[in-house]
Amino acid sequence: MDFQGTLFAPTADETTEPAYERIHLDRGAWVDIARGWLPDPDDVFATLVHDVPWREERRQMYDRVVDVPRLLHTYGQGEPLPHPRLAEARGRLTAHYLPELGEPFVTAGCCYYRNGNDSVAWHGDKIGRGRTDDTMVAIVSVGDPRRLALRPHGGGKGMSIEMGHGDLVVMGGSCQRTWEHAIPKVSSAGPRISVQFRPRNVF
Ligand SMILES: O=C(O)CCC(=O)C(=O)O
Ligand SMILES: [Fe+2]
Repeated sequence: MDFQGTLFAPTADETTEPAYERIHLDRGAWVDIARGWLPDPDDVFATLVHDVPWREERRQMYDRVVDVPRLLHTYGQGEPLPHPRLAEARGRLTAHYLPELGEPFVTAGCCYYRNGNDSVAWHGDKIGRGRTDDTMVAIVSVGDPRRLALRPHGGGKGMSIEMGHGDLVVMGGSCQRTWEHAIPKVSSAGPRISVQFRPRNVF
């Protein structure tokens, strides 16, 4: 079996998992950060820019529909992902978190922030089970760094995490219902794409 083990052993960069650093927020929420987590981020970024069928997001707000300044596309459960590193990433996340999460990551939501003016306002991912249950949302970021801001729902001291090229940030525990997150506008930034992996029925 030694022979087979050697034959099918993953290459060095795939065996060495980068460190995951957990930060406990209050109210049962936490975030994990793993810097430089995604291999080949340049290639992933270039492929996503060209191959994802991006569309503008429109959101119903009260009596009017407003544009949310960023481009979107979601790959649903079972749909092929646009880059093999993303399929691999979903598998790595499921393998790493399965003991704690108890289910796989299945969907991949993609967001394209074209410049510093693209953003997403304060929200929790609370459509679906995130409203009531502990869950996880794993974000892989490629392109220019942007700040993921976090604050307790209803007010209190917040924090923020700079998400760089190839970094992973996972929001877990009660984070979607007890905290809010946002990607604030900045005076200047180049393009950035985030891919959010979520379990079934979390949006
Ligand atoms: O772009 C990001 O990193 C976060 C996006 C996000 O929070 C969302 O789409 O729900
Ligand atoms: Fe979100």
